[in-house]
Amino acid sequence: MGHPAAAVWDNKAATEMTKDWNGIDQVVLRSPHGASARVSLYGGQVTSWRNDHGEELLFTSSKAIFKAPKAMRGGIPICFPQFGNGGSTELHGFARNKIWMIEDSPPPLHLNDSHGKSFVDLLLKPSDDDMKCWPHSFEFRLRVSLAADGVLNMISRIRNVNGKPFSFSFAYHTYFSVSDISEVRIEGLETLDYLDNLCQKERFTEQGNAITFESEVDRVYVSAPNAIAILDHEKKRTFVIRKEGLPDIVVWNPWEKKSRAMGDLGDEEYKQMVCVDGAAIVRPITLKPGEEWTGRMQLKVVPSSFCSDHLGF
Ligand SMILES: O=P(O)(O)OC[C@H]1O[C@H](O)[C@H](O)[C@@H](O)[C@@H]1O
Repeated sequence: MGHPAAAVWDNKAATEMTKDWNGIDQVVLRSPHGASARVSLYGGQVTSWRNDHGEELLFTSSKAIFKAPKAMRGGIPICFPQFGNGGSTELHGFARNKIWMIEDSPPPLHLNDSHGKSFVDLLLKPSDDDMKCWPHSFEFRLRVSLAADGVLNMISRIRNVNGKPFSFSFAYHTYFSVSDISEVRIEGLETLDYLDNLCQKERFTEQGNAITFESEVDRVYVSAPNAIAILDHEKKRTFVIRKEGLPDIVVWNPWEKKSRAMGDLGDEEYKQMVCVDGAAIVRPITLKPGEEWTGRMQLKVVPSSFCSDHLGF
C-alpha cells in the first residue's frame, strides 16, 4: 500500500492535460523511463500507448474521423452498454461517443492501483438522450494507469444507480499496432469455442495451435483464459493481455475487402492492425440496484524471446 499523499504527488508530476486532434481535452500519462499513454475525454478512449523508446504500440488509422456517431478508428474505444448491434443503442453502445468527466476523488478501488503509477480517473453518467435508448441510470468509472515499467492498466467500474436491475455487454476494443498481420499469431485461445460474426454468430471450436490470419476474422472467443499473447514475429515483440471480470476475447481483422469499404481505414492499413478485446459479451453482465461490476485489462509488451511458456497457459 502506498501512502496516499505520495501517490497524489507522483501523479501530478506525471500527468499533463492537453488537447486531442479535435480540440477535446486529453490526459497524457508519463512513466519515469519515457513510456506514455494518452486518454481522450472523448469516449474515455486511450488514443496512444508508447514504450520507453517512444514507439507507438496501438494502431490509429491514417483516415480516422473524430466525430460521432463512430469512435475514432484506433486506440482503445470502450464498447458499452452494448457490443455490436444486438441491442437498443447505436453500434457498440454510446460510451465511446460521449464526453467523459475527470473525477478527482473517486470512491477508492479495493485494489490500490495508484502507487508509483501515473493515472487518471474518468466518469460517465447517462445523458437524457442516452436514457431514451437505454433507460438505465449508471455510473461508469474508468481508471487508466501507466506503471513505471510501461504497463498499461484499465479498470472499469460500472454501478447500477437505477431502481431496477439492468444488463449490459462490454469490450475494451483494443487496436494493436503490428508489423504485418500475416506475421502475427495469437496464443491462448486454442481449443476454445467461438461465435463467428461472419457466420451469423454460429458456434465453432478453434482447431489450430494458434490463431494466424489469412482472411477476415471477426470472432468472440467464449470463456477465454485470463492471459493471452499476440506475437509479432517481424518486430520480435509480444503483447501480453491479462484480464479480470472479462470472460470473452474478441479477435477482429477486417482484411482487404472490408477495409476498402470502410471510409475511415486506409485500403492497406488492415495489415498494420489487429483488434483483440477483453470483453463480456456472450453472457451479459446483470447488476441489481446498488451493485457494481469491475472489469480490468492489463497490457504489457515484452520481447518475443519471452515466449508463452512463461505465461502459464
Ligand atoms: O466499425 P466499428 O463500429 O468500430 O466496429 C468495428 C468492428 O468491431 C468488432 O470487432 C466487431 O466484431 C466487428 O464486427 C466490427 O466490424
